[in-house]
Amino acid sequence: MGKVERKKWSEEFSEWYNELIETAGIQDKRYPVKGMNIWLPYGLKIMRSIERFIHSEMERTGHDEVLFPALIPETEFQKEAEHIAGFEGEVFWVTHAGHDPLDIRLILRPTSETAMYSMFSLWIRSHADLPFKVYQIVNTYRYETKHTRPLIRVREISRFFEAHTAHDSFEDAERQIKEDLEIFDNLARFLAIPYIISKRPDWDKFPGAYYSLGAEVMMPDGRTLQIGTMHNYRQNFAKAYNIQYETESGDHEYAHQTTFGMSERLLAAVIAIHGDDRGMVLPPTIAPIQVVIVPIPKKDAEADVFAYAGEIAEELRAAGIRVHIDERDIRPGRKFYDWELKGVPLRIEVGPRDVAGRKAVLARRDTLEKLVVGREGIVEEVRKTLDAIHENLHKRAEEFLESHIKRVETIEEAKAVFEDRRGIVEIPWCGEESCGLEMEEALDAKMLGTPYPEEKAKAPEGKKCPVCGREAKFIARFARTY
Ligand SMILES: Nc1ncnc2c1ncn2[C@@H]1O[C@H](COS(=O)(=O)NC(=O)[C@@H](N)CS)[C@@H](O)[C@H]1O
Ligand SMILES: [Zn+2]
Repeated sequence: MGKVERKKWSEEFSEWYNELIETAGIQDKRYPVKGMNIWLPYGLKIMRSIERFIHSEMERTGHDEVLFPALIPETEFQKEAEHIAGFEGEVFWVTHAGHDPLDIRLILRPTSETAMYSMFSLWIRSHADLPFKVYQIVNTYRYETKHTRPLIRVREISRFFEAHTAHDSFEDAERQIKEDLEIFDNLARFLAIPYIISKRPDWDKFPGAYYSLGAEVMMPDGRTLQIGTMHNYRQNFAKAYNIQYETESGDHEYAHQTTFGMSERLLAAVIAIHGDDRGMVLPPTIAPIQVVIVPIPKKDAEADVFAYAGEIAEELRAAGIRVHIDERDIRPGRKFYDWELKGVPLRIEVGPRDVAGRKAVLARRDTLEKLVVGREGIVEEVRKTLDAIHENLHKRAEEFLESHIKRVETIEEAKAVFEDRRGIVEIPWCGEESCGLEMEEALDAKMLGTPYPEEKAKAPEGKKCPVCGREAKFIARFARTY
């Protein structure tokens, strides 16, 4: 059994995804506020594994965890012009408490720049306080008016990761952005998720940023999902919030700042990219159950498959593997269905013949292949197979992403790509905003930006901008997005 059927996953992805969020026990969407869902135990366990990895990367790179209030006074929110312009249509307001109207209206944080930066102004006094690196994983609120979708576009972003840093120079802020990219790369590998990094065009950067980088993944329907962003703010916010420090030579400078943001979209990407028609397929790194053992008793056979299953479970647990034995009194086929839906990466089936022969059957969730292994070396076999599953998930996703990136030279070719399978189009561009916007219009797609780092963004010699005919300086990426 090789290729797994991925018809529904690929042809009716949206329906497949919405169903799976409920049936696999990730979230309950019936909460009576639009765009706000309830984390169910199984889904939350998976999200917690992702968060634990982020916390460990923050620890490794010297970020301190903080926790800010969720409410921000309008006076604080109003300080950075571009940021306000970008967010005022997206914030939820709190105007009353009890029977009393509030003298200063409050907003629910859409992200925490305007909550944090007046405090940064108090905390950061000297160059010795830099680089200053804090983060938090909190809920943030955005009045999304486009179609909301669980984990992907929600109004309460309940697992919003935001790192905020301050530096004594543009160069050190750039070093921070490089570190963010490294952290992101480690996380993407942990999730077996391939991605591309693009530098956003000026008209689509984060409100108040000098530039923004976006990390995009390819979803099964050929649209991209932005699952992370890194922003260099230069001194824009420091000037608005008076974040100054005393330099070694005694004068005062505004700090340079960066931010790095991700959310529960990371889990949406894992569910979408690795899934198949039977449901989720979880990378072993974040699977709450890595191995499910299904004992298959036969009425007349006296072999005690339950005791045998228990022994194997004990040995695997002792080796640090997350194991569950499904002892429910239902047909094995029903058990297989449930655990395949929940994406358990590896199943072990043990029947009387396996007990007698001191064997076990391993069933891989990613390829549905089965292999018989000896009882003695089972821990090593399981470990090896879990690693092979992780590798295979990453490789399969990589091939999918690669096959959805197409380099073209004309608008017509680009349109044909989108007609065929959507995906990402790379096309020469002169760098003028008007030409970029015209291509977005013509392709009915968003410009993700130019490849990052810069050296990958240059157009090959002699290429022309398909809009104005001038020499193309860059390669620009376009895609239908979430
Ligand atoms: N409505 C939403 N639902 C789920 N995730 C979202 C939503 N809006 C943004 N995100 C995720 O949150 C990440 C950070 O958001 S952001 O606006 O791009 N950047 C910031 O807010 C910066 N202050 C960095 S923390 C995005 O990359 C995206 O993956
Ligand atoms: Zn042009």
